[in-house]
Amino acid sequence: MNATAEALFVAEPFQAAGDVVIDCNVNKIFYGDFLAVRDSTVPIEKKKITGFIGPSGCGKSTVLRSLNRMNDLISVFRFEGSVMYHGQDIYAKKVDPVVVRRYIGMVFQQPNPFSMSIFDNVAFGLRLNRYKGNIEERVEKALKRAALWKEVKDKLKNSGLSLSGGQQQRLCIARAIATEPDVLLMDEPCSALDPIATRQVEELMLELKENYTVALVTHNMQQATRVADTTAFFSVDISQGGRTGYLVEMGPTRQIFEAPREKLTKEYISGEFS
Ligand SMILES: Nc1ncnc2c1ncn2[C@@H]1O[C@H](COP(=O)(O)OP(=O)(O)OP(=O)(O)O)[C@@H](O)[C@H]1O
Repeated sequence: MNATAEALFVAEPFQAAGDVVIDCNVNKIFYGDFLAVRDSTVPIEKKKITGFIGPSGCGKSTVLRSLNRMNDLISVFRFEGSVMYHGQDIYAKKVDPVVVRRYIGMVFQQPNPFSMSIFDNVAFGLRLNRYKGNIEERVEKALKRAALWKEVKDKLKNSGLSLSGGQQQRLCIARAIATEPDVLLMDEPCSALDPIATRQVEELMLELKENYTVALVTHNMQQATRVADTTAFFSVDISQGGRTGYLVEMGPTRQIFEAPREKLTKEYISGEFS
């Protein structure tokens, strides 16, 4: 793609085969005057894992964090477009972002358990939401779903910080799912983990998609091929003097990796640029 063609480039819309839970249409995303992402339509399908891949700075995290208004916490952030969650625009004026995040939870790059017991970490969101049911049952269920119960059931009062990195990340996943969200956004959840812990979290993701819809940012292309049903490839457009991210193409993971439509995708997955 030459510079002019790249400047005009807008990815062909991906026609999702199944139900779309989040239909994200980015027109422009700014941080102050900086145009970080443009023209990207990213449908997130129900009970599937959608992977976001692409070189550093192409806006993967920015788009992911736009899906539950996490970026609202950044004062210079501005979103132009729409994010329809089950047909409702989460950026509509009357929508409370705290409620959005109750349905669309997030797991971050660095495991970030709170400085409190394992039990209290998982119960945190339930208490915040004034959950009236049986907290013990919900904590146990979340820890079981996060494949951590067997390892921690006898030490629930120990600090969450006493766990290994991989266990801490599974604890954070348990914390995120305890309030039973509908969608889980995962921003490079394995980047701080060793290969064994990474494998465990990947297996967990595959189990989680039976109950949840997952959107995953990953730097690791093998990880995308292992877990993502659908892959969205983003790149950086430097044609207008800035570094603006945009969606190049999106499709079933196999097609993206084995028969990409765009030359840029082919070059990226074959390691010609990073
Ligand atoms: N809080 C912020 N304020 C200003 N600019 C930001 C902010 N967060 C991100 N950016 C910029 O927006 C662009 C996209 O960043 P983002 O982190 O979304 O990319 P990414 O593809 O996830 O990158 P990486 O793979 O390196 O994590 C980058 O140029 C980055 O510097």
